[in-house]
This record gives sequence, C-alpha cells and structure tokens, in this order.
Amino acid sequence: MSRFIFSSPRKYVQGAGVIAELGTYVADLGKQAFLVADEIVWGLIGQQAQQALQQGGVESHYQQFNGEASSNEISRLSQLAREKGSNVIVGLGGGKTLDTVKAVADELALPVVIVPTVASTDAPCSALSVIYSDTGVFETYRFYSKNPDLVLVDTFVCAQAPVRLFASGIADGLATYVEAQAVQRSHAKSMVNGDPTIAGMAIARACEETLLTWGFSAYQAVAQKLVTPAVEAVVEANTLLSGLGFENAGLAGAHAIHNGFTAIDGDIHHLTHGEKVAYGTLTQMVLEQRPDEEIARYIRFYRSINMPTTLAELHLENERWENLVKIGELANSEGDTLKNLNPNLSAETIAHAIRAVDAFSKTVK
Ligand SMILES: NC(=O)c1ccc[n+]([C@@H]2O[C@H](COP(=O)([O-])OP(=O)(O)OC[C@H]3O[C@@H](n4cnc5c(N)ncnc54)[C@H](O)[C@@H]3O)[C@@H](O)[C@H]2O)c1
Ligand SMILES: [Zn+2]
Repeated sequence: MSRFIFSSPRKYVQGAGVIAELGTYVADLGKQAFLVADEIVWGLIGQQAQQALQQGGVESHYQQFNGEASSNEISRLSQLAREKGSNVIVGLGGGKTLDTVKAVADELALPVVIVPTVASTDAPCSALSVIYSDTGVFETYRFYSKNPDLVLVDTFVCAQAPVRLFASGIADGLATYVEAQAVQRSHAKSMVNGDPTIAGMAIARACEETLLTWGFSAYQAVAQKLVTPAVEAVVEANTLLSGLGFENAGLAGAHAIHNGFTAIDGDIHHLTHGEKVAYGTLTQMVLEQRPDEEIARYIRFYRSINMPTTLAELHLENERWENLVKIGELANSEGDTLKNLNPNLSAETIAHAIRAVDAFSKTVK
C-alpha cells in the first residue's frame, strides 16, 4: 500500500545579513541557548550570533565542536547542555556540526536551530544525521521524528566560506534528482520511509534545474566572496531544495557509493562530502546506463566547478582492485541505499563502474 509522506523544517529563513535576526527567531523556541560551533566558525561569527541572541532576550552558552559527528561527541555535548539547563540547541557550521547538534537536541528532546555557515551540503533541513566513528568511518544514519525547528541561512556568511565547499554543496545538490529518479523507478521508499510525493519530486527536479542553470555563475561569484541573485538561488538549491528533495524523494546509488569511499584509507579522506558524492553520482549514472551525452554533460559541469571526475582527482588512481571492491561492499551494506538503485548489484559491478567513470571522463572534451 502506498504512503505518500512529506516532511520539512518548521521555518526556513535565508538572506544576506539575516544572522542579525537570529535572536528574534530563537526567542520563540527557548530563552537558554546552547551554542555549538567549531573554532573556525566561532571565530568568524560567534560574537555576532551571541549579540543577536542577546538582542532577542536569549541567554547563550557556547561549547566547541570537536570535529566529528560521532556517538562520543554527541554524548559529551548532550551532557554539557543538560548540566547548563539549556532549552534550545543552536548549531553553527558545516554538515558535521549540524548533524551533531540535531542528535544532541534529540537526546534532550529540545528544539534545534540550524545555522549553516557554508552551503556545502544538504544536511541543514533534514530530520537525520550521518554518524561516523571517532576516526571518520561511516557508521549509520540516525533518524528523528521531526526536522529542525528553524533553519537560518545567512547568504553573506556562506559566500565568505571557501568556494570549494560551495561547489561541494552544488555537487551534493546535483545528486538529489538523480537519486530521486532511481527511487521512483524502483518503487523504493524515501528517507522518511514513504513514497515520494509530487512535491518531493518537483523540488528535487527544481534543485537540478537551478544548479545547472546558475551553478557556474554562482560559483564564480562566491570565488570572489560576492552575493548575487544567482548565489541566493544556488544557496537555496544546495540547502532547502536539495534537503527537502533527498529526504522526501530518497537516496540511492550516489550516496551509498560516497559512504563506500569511507572504507578506504589515504588521501580520499581529505575530500569533501560533495566531492565524493559527485563521483558517486557519475558512478550511479554508469550503473543505470544513462546515455553517454547525459553523463558527459554532468562531467563538463563538475569540471567547471572543479569537482572530481577522475580517479586521480579522488586520489584513487593507484588503488588496488580489491580496495575498489571493498568500496562496493560497504556501499552495498544493509541499511544503506544502494538497493534503491538496484538490489542485485555485486561489489565487483560497482568497482567496474567506478573505473568506467574514470575511463569515460578522460575522453570527454
Ligand atoms: N544529515 C544530513 O542530511 C546530511 C546531508 C549531507 C551531508 N551530511 C554530512 O555532512 C558532513 C559534511 O559536511 P561539510 O561538507 O559541511 O563538512 P564539515 O562539516 O566536515 O566541515 C565544514 C568545514 O567548513 C568550515 N567552515 C564552515 N563555515 C565556514 C565559513 N563561513 N568560512 C570558513 N570556513 C567555514 C568548518 O570550520 C569546517 O572545517 C558529512 O559528515 C556528511 O555525511 C549530512
Ligand atoms: Zn549528501
């Protein structure tokens, strides 16, 4: 029986300078905020955030994020927030910080406010966290009963972040519709365990359209730390459209293969989420036998924003065949989403596709 489900954050606010309004919005949710950010992000906007909260009549306590969205880090921060008597959790930063604060808020059954400071992933809006070991190996998806209470995105702040992270967010967003189509084709379930709604699919499609239409000029603008209408559109696509799209229409091969890459030691660990997802998307496209010209279009677009399309760019050019098969095995693990692409893929078939992307990419002009 079909169950069409659509889930979303309660409120999404985006614009250059909106961080100044943080207190006004947070005050509706709680008056004792527990703020989490890493050292870099805190140095950039910590003071501004605290001031904005104060203006809204919200007291705040800051704790530094240690860098990994792991069970240990979640327990440590939960304990501290409990001791402080906080009644709203606020996370500022990239995907790992945001995934961690979602889990902390869930442990304490408190509202959560997400302030992405970089448009690098579609983590902000979702009701799930990606959990890793303390050393950064993918462990599991942790699901929540609700999405964040507020997502507040200051476009100006995001445009100051490294352009490589912005491009990575574009790559993460470009996977959304590719994976959504696979889920729909195979009648699989979305990340909210429902059948994709018309809304979910339309949002995923709008995400792809926005990124292919304005992704390149937005990338050029952010490289100069500028905010243009195209940058606003792409920040929305990376954050809101991609987030609602992947959650409500589902994940398939691109993200499972991304998760598979964490099985490998070495320099691939220095790649961003989006960079690995870009290659995972191409691998999925090869596995679903998309027309050559369609794959080539994606390759040209990734190249234009400096995302990897060859094994050398993933630092995997000399990787042994057994290790590529290991990536396939982890991608194929229970609880991951490769089966939404095709339940009958072997680890070897995935390894073939990983190498085939490289071979094809080298021929694309
Ligand atoms: N929960 C979800 O739905 C979901 C979706 C996609 C990705 N993810 C997860 O997100 C994580 C990846 O997130 P990420 O790519 O943002 O990386 P990250 O969180 O590991 O790192 C972001 C980096 O950017 C820096 N930074 C942030 N804002 C900045 C700014 N304005 N200026 C300068 N530097 C800034 C931070 O200090 C940090 O070093 C992965 O763990 C992935 O699994 C989760
Ligand atoms: Zn992603």
